[in-house]
Amino acid sequence: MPSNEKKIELYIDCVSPYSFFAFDYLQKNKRALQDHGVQVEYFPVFLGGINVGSGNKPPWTLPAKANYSKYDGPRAQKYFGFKFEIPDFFPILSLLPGRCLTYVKEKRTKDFEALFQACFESLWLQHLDIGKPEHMLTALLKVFNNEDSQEILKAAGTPQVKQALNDTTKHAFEDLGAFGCPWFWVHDGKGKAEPFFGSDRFHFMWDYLEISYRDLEIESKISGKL
Ligand SMILES: N[C@@H](CCC(=O)N[C@@H](CS)C(=O)NCC(=O)O)C(=O)O
Repeated sequence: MPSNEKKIELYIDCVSPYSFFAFDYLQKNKRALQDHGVQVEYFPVFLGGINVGSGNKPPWTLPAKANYSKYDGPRAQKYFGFKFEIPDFFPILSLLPGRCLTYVKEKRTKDFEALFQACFESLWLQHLDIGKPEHMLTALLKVFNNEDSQEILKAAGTPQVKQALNDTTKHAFEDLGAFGCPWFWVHDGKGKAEPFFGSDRFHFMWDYLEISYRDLEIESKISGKL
């Protein structure tokens, strides 16, 4: 929907390490973006559904892309200030975390971003397969007490929550042109919006939003990430 406010919508799935980088980068720049009048909203999507819906394939299934990612992955990690290995069990089926996040965004909004962070960290830094309920519970317990965590796991299995994740995923590829993650839909504040793909496109985004990207890079350095 057109917006007269500058806004970044970010469509991400925890199974995507580049989604983790994009999320982390925007979290680190929260204050700077607020100062520039830019709102940020995160949307959990199912990347597997985006691949099928857009006719794309996961990059690791194409040998040339899988080979390239051996170089690009570590470079991206270094740039964003991370150092982790790809878990042996990768890729995971990310429906369960996507559904828990969908429910939490709707019903426990204030803890939504903390749960996204916990999901990314549990999968990529602690190598927990959060597609499995016992490991998703570990991620939930970083943010919620046991009773609430159990309630969220249960809610994730309901038809309404499953449908809500499907709907957001479908919206991403049908309406916003998504073929991968991280997918951005950026409102320029003048009634127009454009898509951006990748955690390596922030400089284009700042240009589109008429923000000096140096402000953002400096902010990230201050918070110790770049
Ligand atoms: N150059 C992008 C790469 C992002 C990327 O490879 N995303 C994967 C998921 S982790 C994807 O959906 N790729 C689809 C494609 O490359 O067609 C970045 O730096 O963020």
